[in-house]
Parts: sequence; structure tokens; C-alpha cells
Amino acid sequence: MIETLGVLLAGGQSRRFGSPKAFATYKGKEFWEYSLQALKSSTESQAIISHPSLIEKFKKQTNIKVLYDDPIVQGKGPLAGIYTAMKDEKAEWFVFLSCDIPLITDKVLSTLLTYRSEGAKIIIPKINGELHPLIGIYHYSIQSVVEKQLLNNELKMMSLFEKVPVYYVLQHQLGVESKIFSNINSPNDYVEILKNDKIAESD
Ligand SMILES: Nc1nc2c(ncn2[C@@H]2O[C@H](COP(=O)(O)OP(=O)(O)OP(=O)(O)O)[C@@H](O)[C@H]2O)c(=O)[nH]1
Repeated sequence: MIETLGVLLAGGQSRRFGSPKAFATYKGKEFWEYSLQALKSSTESQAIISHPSLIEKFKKQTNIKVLYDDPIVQGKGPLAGIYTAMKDEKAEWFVFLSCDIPLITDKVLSTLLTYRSEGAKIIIPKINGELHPLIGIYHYSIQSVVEKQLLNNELKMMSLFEKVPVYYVLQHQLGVESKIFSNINSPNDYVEILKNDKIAESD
């Protein structure tokens, strides 16, 4: 069994964004490429879990294994992707990353991984009081808890954190700027991130 598998979660519907947000571009690269790069730099092997309609598009652009959510849990959100990865792949630790955080860096992931010895089953950032469950390290042993939650249609990540030990890593422990955690949900978020870049360039 490998120790770390990096999993890019890209199986969402992008309803708020209006088109598959993984393929939106930022500084000449698509969003998903930033997440995959961070995973490649910090984990032993990687996989993408996406939606059946996007799989061919990913396959044209990368040699990384592309899977889709187990039909039993399809449409149930990120927890379905987490479950599918744990069911189909073998690793001691799964590093999950969403596809809509183009400012993410591998430093965040490699620092989160250093807290594996703290005894928790999940390690996620808590930045200015806000949790980031989809920039997280999850131990394979929680698979049955995730499965039970999905079967009960309890789809909130927060419910999972009430059931297994979680280690929250704070911003000062990560030593990065909070903007790195910005996720793009809507066209407005996208405009905002592009606007902030223009301001930074003109300073
Ligand atoms: N594998 C998988 N990933 C998902 C699923 N739902 C969301 N994600 C991923 O989880 C991350 C956060 O997704 P959200 O923005 O909450 O959901 P979304 O469906 O992409 O977008 P909305 O339709 O606007 O809610 C993104 O990387 C999504 O691709 C799912 O059902 N399966």
C-alpha cells in the first residue's frame, strides 16, 4: 500500500459558476492544473475523480488515472468523491483537493502532511475560523464512517468531523497567506480574483 495518494475532486456540477469550473483559466493554466500540480509535488501517486461527462476531456490532457463517483453515491457531493477514492484505491493517507482553488500551493499540502503523527484521522486547515475540508488529509480507516454517512444521506462534511478525530492546522502553522484558500464558486468570485491580480500587477 502506498503512503499518500493525491486525489483531485472534480466531479461537481458547477451550477453557480455556470460551466465546468475546473477548466476555467487563470494565468494561462486551467484551475484543475494548479490543484494537480500541488498534489504531484506532495504525494506519491495521484488520481482525478470527476463526472462521467468530463472524463474524456481530462483524459485528453493528462495521463493521470481518471475515475468517476461510484454510481451508488453519484450526485452526493464531495463526500461521494472521498468515498469512491477510498473504495477504489489503496493508500494509507488520501490527500483531497478541490479543483477550484487556483492559488493553492504544494507548501500547504506538505505542511498538512507533517501533522499525520498527531493521532487524528483527518487534517484540514482552519483559516480565520473557517474550515477547508477539501484541502485535506484523510486516513483510509474512516471509509466505513463515510459510507454510513452517505447511506444516511448525511452529506455535510461537518457531520464527518463530529465522528472522527480531526486536527485543525492554523494559518500561522502553515505560514501562507489566507488568499491561497480562496475558492471560486461563482462568476463573481472569478472576476474578483482576476481583478485582484490586475491591482497587484499595477502596484
Ligand atoms: N467527485 C466529486 N466531486 C465533487 C462532487 N461535488 C462537488 N465536487 C467537487 O468538490 C469541490 C467543491 O465543489 P462545490 O463548489 O461545492 O460544488 P459544485 O457542484 O462543483 O458546484 P455547485 O454546483 O455550484 O455547488 C469541487 O472540486 C467539485 O468538483 C461530487 O459529487 N463528486
